Amino acid sequence: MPKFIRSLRFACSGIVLAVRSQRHMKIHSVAAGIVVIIGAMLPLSRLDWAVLLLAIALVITLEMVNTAVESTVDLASPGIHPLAKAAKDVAAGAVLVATCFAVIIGLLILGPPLWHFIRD
Ligand SMILES: Nc1ncnc2c1ncn2[C@@H]1O[C@H](COP(=O)(O)OP(=O)(O)OP(=O)(O)O)[C@@H](O)[C@H]1O
Repeated sequence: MPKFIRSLRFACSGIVLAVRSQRHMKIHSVAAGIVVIIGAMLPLSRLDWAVLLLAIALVITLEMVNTAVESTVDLASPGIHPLAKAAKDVAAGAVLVATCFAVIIGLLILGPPLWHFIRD
């Protein structure tokens, strides 16, 4: 099997593993699906879609990086250690920052057309 295809398979199994094992990944995926469905019902521009999809991608990729950090820390430091705590907390904080901004982006882009859609 070509090396590229092999790497692609490992990367895909990483995505499946993250979605299956992480509750937060499931929540982010469902939220992303809801945003896409609502967006499809509204007259959004290509730029709106690009920004929305970028925000979704940022949250999901950061959640996956957070999962990778957690696994690495658990492997390297099974016991309690302040550096292990710092690594996990900072990685989780990165997800939180991205999620907060994604919510703001979602409200800015979907809010006004959704309001018109509901009102009309
Ligand atoms: N080895 C450790 N040393 C010190 N503190 C730790 C350690 N492992 C975890 N913690 C603390 O416990 C918190 C929760 O860690 P845990 O590994 O349970 O992640 P989690 O909350 O289950 O994440 P997720 O829900 O995304 O899987 C961390 O954010 C960190 O503050």
